[in-house]
Amino acid sequence: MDSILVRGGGPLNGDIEIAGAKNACLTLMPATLLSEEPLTLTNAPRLSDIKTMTALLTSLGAEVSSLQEGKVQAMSSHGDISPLADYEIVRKMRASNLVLGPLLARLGHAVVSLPGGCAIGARPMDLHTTALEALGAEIELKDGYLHAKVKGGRLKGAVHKMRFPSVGATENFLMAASLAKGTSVLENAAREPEIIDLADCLRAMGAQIEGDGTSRIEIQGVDRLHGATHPVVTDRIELGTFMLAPAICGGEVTCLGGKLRLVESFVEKLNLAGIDVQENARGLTVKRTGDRVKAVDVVTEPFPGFPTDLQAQMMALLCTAEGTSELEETIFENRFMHAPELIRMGANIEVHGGKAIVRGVDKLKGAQVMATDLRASVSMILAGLAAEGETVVSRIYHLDRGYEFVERKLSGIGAHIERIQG
Ligand SMILES: CC(=O)N[C@H]1[C@@H](OP(=O)(O)OP(=O)(O)OC[C@H]2O[C@@H](n3ccc(=O)[nH]c3=O)[C@H](O)[C@@H]2O)O[C@H](CO)[C@@H](O)[C@@H]1O
Ligand SMILES: C=C(OP(=O)(O)O)C(=O)O
Repeated sequence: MDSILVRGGGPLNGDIEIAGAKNACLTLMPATLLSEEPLTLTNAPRLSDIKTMTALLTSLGAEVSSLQEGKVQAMSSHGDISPLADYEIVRKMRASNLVLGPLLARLGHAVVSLPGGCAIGARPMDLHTTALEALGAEIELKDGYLHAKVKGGRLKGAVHKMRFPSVGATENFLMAASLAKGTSVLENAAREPEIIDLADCLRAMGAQIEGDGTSRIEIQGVDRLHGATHPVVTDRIELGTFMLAPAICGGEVTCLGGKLRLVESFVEKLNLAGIDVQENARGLTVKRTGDRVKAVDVVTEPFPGFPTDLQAQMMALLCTAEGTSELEETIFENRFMHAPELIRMGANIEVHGGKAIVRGVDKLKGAQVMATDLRASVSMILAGLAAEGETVVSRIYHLDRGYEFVERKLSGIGAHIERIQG
């Protein structure tokens, strides 16, 4: 298995290109099942998760081709579509559950394997199933699969309020309701930029959606959707991750294509830590103002709050801050798996349930560490960039799910990082 070797060193300077969002692309791709006409996504990220979604859609009967070295995903679901999303593919990636809504809308029935738990928490499917049941689906769990069917074959518009603004359940509801009969309203909907991106794409396909980006989304169902070409929104998590590189190591880096509106609550915390962020025509330019960052407290929340997907990377920054920081994780019940690995590197962290106390140390030291999930793995790379000596991060297949060419991108701003084939 490959690993990543990082040599800690001086400041980082230059430009780094930010890719299209994994989490947007993973919901935009299943939207192809809603139409018989082609859907083309530009600015797609080159990631293993996109290959997994390609395999899943292909297994369902869609045609998917990657053009321009994977930056464009061209898809067509004009032929027969199968209702069965098999365990062997679905188990690899939580986001596979995003075919459930489109399959129900297209075929009136679907059999989708439960994605299963993963390192960061249990991640049940109840918010997805109750949202789709509100639209008239009947769903039962048999042999590890969700068996869903729609009485009469077509979903019916309904008003539904979620007990929590789940990103995935909002996306499944949006896609399903776009082809339902009548008007649907989703209350307490998720407000993430990836939801707006999905709504933009569905509108380009002919859907009638209003209110995306707020907690009340209204969808007027249409009889059919047509083809479209849609650019995938910038990846705010990759953006935030690379903004932390000069914050941790010093220097000045411009994250090309970065937009403040995607990372406002994160930037608020960076500013408090002593990091300067300026928006300009090329993107976001990030610079550390002092020798050492200052401690800050962080609580993860649904958008527009501080994103859980940047918590591990923020922890890496705070390990060498002046003072004590408290990080509270409210979205996932088990998302501090990076803490013991950062402790191997000399960090002073105590975890008490959903809270982590980070007492800043002067320096981290390179060590052998293991990636436990996607954002944990990149947090160790960031920590390694600032540490004395060498850090080797193993189990990096997690990293390849969410970061394209990470070694190439970080080397481009002066980092000493290489992949060791293993
Ligand atoms: C592909 C994708 O877009 N992934 C993102 C998406 O995941 P995902 O869509 O899976 O995250 P959700 O917003 O659904 O999950 C948030 C919380 O709700 C709980 N929950 C969720 C669904 C459900 O049916 N029942 C339930 O209890 C989860 O266990 C979790 O505690 O949003 C998360 C929260 O911002 C991000 O960390 C993920 O990177
Ligand atoms: C948790 C993440 O992704 P997923 O929902 O695909 O597991 C993530 O991107 O950090």
